[in-house]
Formats: sequence, structure tokens, C-alpha cells
Amino acid sequence: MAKLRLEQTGIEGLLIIEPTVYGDARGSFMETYRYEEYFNIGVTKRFVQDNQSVSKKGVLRGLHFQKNHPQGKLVRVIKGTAYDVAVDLRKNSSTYGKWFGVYLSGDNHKQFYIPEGFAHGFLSLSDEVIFGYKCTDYYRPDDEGGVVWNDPDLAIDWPIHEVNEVIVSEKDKLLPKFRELG
Ligand SMILES: Cc1cn([C@H]2C[C@H](O)[C@@H](COP(=O)(O)OP(=O)(O)O[C@H]3O[C@@H](C)C(=O)[C@@H](O)[C@H]3O)O2)c(=O)[nH]c1=O
Repeated sequence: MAKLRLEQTGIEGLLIIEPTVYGDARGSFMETYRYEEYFNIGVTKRFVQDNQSVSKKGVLRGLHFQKNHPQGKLVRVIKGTAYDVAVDLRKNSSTYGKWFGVYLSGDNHKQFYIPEGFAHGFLSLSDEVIFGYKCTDYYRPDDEGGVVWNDPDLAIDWPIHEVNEVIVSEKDKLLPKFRELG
């Protein structure tokens, strides 16, 4: 059974989840998603897509969202360590414009549930980060939105001192600022 440990983040709906890990002489085992148990702690949307990315140290992906078909995401690091950030873009939220960051690693097994209505991104802090996530809606390239990672108003405290250089895609360098979002 999953036996989940839950941490609140101070932002409604945004959850840190720690599944139980069963270690034995062979290695370890954990359930990374189980519908009814995750539903009971607030992960209520169905998932329709699973993704995996591999990143070198210093790669920063984000901050991304979909405009008309928002995706909730259950994210985790399978191998390596990343600093993962969600920004609340829900206009009716008391924490609108606030960000929350958490270290996710293959060793701490933490999962981050980012509901619909957030921008999401992460910074890879180890030589290789294998990142896996489930999404509540399909990827639609024509619906992509984003905010530039180093937006001055969001002022995200990325741990860039832990990497030699920050590597950002050309697409992500051109993302608008938070105050330019409609
Ligand atoms: C995200 C995504 C990308 N792709 C393709 C498009 C492109 O050719 C290639 C790389 O796409 P990107 O540069 O957008 O990948 P990436 O920068 O890793 O995008 C991801 O970033 C993180 C932070 C998220 O939160 C995700 O939702 C997603 O936006 O993969 C898909 O086919 N399906 C997908 O779901």
C-alpha cells in the first residue's frame, strides 16, 4: 500500500507527497501513484499523459503552463536532484503570484503535486536528472504559455550557486515576464 506522508506548502492544493519506500536486500520498492490513496489526499484529477525528461546539470526548464487546457502535474525526480518550483497563477487565489520551491531527488523520493493554474519549472542540480511526471491534460504545443524563469517580480530564489551555468532553451529565454501575462 502507498501510505503517503503529506506536507502542506502554504499554497492551497499544492502538495508535497512522500510515498513509503520498502527497502530490502535487493534494493527498494515504492508505489508512485495509486488512484484512491492519492485521491484521498487531494490529487483528484485523472491523469492522461506521463512524461520523462533527462537534463544535464544546470539545465533550467520552465516556467511553463498551458493557457486554455491547463495541466495538473504530479512530478518527481527518478535519478539525481532538482529544485522544483510552482508559481500560483490562479487569479482568484490569495497566493496569486507566489512561488514555492522544493528539492526533489531520487533519494528523497518526494513528489510534488501542482494543480491546474500554476506555472512550473525546475533546475537540474546533478550531472543527470531523470524527471518523471503525470499530467491531467494532454500536451498541446499551440496552447503553451510561460513566464521567464528569472522574472524580477516573482523573484524565485533558484539555487544557481549550486551550478556553474544555467542552461535555458532559446524558447524559454523568450518567455514573457509575469507582469506581461494577460
Ligand atoms: C512537454 C512536451 C514536449 N514535447 C516535445 C516538444 C519538443 O520537441 C520537445 C521538448 O519540448 P519542451 O522544450 O517544451 O520540453 P520541456 O522544456 O521539458 O517542457 C516541460 O517543462 C516542464 C518544466 C513542464 O512543466 C512540462 O509541462 C513541459 O512544459 O518535446 C512533446 O512531444 N510532448 C510534451 O508533452
